[in-house]
Amino acid sequence: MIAQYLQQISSFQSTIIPLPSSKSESNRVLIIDALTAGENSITNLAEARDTQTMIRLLKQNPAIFDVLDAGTTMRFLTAYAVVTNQHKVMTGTPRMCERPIGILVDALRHIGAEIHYMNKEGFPPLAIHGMPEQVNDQVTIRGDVSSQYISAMLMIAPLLPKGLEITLEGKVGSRTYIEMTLQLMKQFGINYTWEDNKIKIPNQSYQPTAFSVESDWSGASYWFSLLACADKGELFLEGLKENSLQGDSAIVDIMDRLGVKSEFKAGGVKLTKQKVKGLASWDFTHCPDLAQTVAVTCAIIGQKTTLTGLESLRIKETDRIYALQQELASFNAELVEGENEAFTLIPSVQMPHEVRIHTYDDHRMAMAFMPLMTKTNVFIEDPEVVNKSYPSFWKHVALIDARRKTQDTRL
Ligand SMILES: O=C(O)C1=C[C@@H](OP(=O)(O)O)[C@@H](O)[C@H](O)C1
Ligand SMILES: C=C(OP(=O)(O)O)C(=O)O
Repeated sequence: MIAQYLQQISSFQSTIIPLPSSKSESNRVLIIDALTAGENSITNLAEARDTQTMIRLLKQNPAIFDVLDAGTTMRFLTAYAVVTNQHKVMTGTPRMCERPIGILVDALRHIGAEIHYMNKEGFPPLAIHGMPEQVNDQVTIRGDVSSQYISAMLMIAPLLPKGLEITLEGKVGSRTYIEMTLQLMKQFGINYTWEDNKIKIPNQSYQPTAFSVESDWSGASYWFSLLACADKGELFLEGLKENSLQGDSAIVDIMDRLGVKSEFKAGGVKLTKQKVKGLASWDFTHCPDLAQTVAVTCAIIGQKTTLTGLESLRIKETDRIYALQQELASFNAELVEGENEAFTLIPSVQMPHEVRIHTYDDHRMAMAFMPLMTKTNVFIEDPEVVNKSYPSFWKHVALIDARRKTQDTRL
């Protein structure tokens, strides 16, 4: 088993981290670009495998769209194949074929798509046979499983001859991602209304636009966490903006309570250490990808806390609640399920001399546990798992190490 070895380092000098671009923004603008009847100018697309897979599939247009383990690529391309009236097989890794897609398929069938399940009802692989005609211009979609179904429907809506009115049903999770989709569509010239739980998009054309993808706030969260856990250090995260389309910029507020001060400067954000104010609880309903980062940070720095809004974590790259519980236990921390879907994070009472982290085919498991290196020696299994969203992650971790070696030599 290949593992990334991280030798303990409790403090580091000021380091610049050249963050990767957002895969969520990238995968949206790629779909919008493919649906625009004209030339867009899109720069800074993500190096993430999820985005590179989207680029390759759109360019080569094979009969089988194998998205590997990319959720957005699966959901967005499914709707794209329908609105462009193509015949496609949609498939992915074995885990992707366990991640539900029935809500999106039902919504697409309701407006006139012909889609068949090739294996298990409600899950990929799918056989898509296009959409001969639009039969409905209103659809109701439940919002508590994945916002990606809603984003997928929104992006194709302007191309539908009758337009589309989407009614969001029940609790809506990951709302910030729906907002990101709509704000991006607006930047590409689309008019819409969103009143109460109804989003209305008339038939219209995407307008050719120049767009540059922002750095990835989800990827940035691991560096906030590293600094929160370190005794001393300073980081500059490149390419982040104060007014971001990404809901994971909530990490600024969370980490303000966990000992990291953020200052927005030209070209990025400067992180410095400050006194821990305390985090009694946090609701991750609208920023689920931050849950692992925050759980691990609290476990390391001794912050007992309550985490809510974790329901969607069970159907992501792995069951992230189970994976967190297992790996937190390896350094004597706990994530205990209580009533009303609230989880109590009980921090580590004793840090072992060495910790080995399993990553469960989940990039965020590998990256979230990296800050353990501030307290002990760490082995992270299957380190290449980070390629899904952040291929240069270990190279960036080495930037911290390189500084330390320079410092050590001088001592
Ligand atoms: O639309 C997006 O870009 C995403 C939405 C979220 O998924 P859910 O809507 O399934 O929570 C998030 O977890 C995922 O990493 C990216
Ligand atoms: C859940 C994630 O991605 P996706 O759902 O797009 O596979 C993620 O990146 O954490």
